[in-house]
Amino acid sequence: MNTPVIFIDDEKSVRHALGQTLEIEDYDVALFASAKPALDQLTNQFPGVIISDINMPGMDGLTFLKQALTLDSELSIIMLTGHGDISMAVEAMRLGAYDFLEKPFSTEHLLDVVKRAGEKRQLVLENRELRRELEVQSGPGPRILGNDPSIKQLRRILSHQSKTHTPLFIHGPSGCGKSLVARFVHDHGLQPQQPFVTIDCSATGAEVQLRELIASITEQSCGSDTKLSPYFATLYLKHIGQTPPQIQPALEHFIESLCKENKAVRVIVSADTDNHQQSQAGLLHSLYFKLGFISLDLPPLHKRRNDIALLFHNFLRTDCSRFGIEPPHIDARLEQWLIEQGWPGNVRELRQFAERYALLGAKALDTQPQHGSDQSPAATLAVRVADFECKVLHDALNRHQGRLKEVQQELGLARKTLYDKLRKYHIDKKDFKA
Ligand SMILES: Nc1ncnc2c1ncn2[C@@H]1O[C@H](COP(=O)(O)OP(=O)(O)OP(=O)(O)O)[C@@H](O)[C@H]1O
Repeated sequence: MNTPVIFIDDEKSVRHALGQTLEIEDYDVALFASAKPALDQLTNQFPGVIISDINMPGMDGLTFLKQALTLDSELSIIMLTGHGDISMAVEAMRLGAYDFLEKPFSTEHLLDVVKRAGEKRQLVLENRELRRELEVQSGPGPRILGNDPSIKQLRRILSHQSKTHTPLFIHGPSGCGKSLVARFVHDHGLQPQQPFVTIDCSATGAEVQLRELIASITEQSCGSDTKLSPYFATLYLKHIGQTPPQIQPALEHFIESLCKENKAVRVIVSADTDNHQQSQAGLLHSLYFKLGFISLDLPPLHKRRNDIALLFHNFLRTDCSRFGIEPPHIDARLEQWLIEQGWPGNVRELRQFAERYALLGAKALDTQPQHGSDQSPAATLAVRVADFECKVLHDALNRHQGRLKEVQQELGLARKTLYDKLRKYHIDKKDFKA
């Protein structure tokens, strides 16, 4: 995403000249002739830079500065002062402006100040995000490990969602961490001490279990009216797409009532599908579209290969301390071998392998089924090429710590092509900043 810049100046010619200069440098510029409408657009999430003239009719620059900083005291605001207007500049800095520019100023100087102000603002927002994530991650209960952008994004969403009752729909193949996410949400939720109930809708006897659950918390009151009295804080229904068809209508009605009437309960469902397939199945369709579940995606492990070594090291350490043994040395060749495996059983399979490795050392390699380095048995050429392209982009972004100009040069891509590809693979350059 290009850095947004809000530029306020009542002089049309200045506005347009500076607007163009900033646009050429890839900023997303919004021009304002007065301060009030610019203030109306600002929020404490604004990710860019604000440049404002001081002397303007209506709301003057200093008043704008004060009001904007009450929204967020860490906004990056640059003030433009008249020649020799030192007292104004000093006052602006005292109030909390990021910097000031004395007219007339050179284009280089302007661009330099805007660049630094943008970087500072990004740092402020990243730190806030990290603090929020850390608060959630450092609490009791399981941790969701991984540095892949998809996992970072998941943790970011959960850090916002954990203290709500919004129903969640988790997608991802078997063993990729759906149950872990459900448990994590409960443990960091509003009532972690209350029960967490899981029902596997694909298991034998799921129909009986579901009917019993519905009956146990449904109280008949006057006439045909019913009331739900749940004894749990979280209901996790896994493999929801495989619910026996005969109970699907009752279950759908039950979930709808739980979500709508009972704000103290969180419903989490999961399915081994990617969310593009949902619309084909009736129950999934209703949950996703009618009931407004928030959708969370967990990619298979072969799509986040950079996390394999990290997960393996963590599992191995935990297992070794559980068994009371020293963790064995892991060399680069073993790490490479781990990264090249297909892991069709995803994180669960890797975890089981780590446990065997803790006990058997290198002999564990002989027990590992050979899936080859294929992404999945059914991966088409297009999928493999896309996976490879995505990995090349990740590697380059990692090397250049998210600096797009350098990535563009290394890969010989036009700017727009690079942006298109980042969008296509949902890659955010912010995830690679050092
Ligand atoms: N990101 C992660 N960090 C740490 N552990 C993980 C992570 N993802 C998965 N695991 C571990 O991998 C194992 C399998 O995960 P989990 O049971 O949550 O998968 P699932 O998607 O619910 O599988 P299924 O659909 O087969 O029930 C668990 O032991 C879980 O703790």
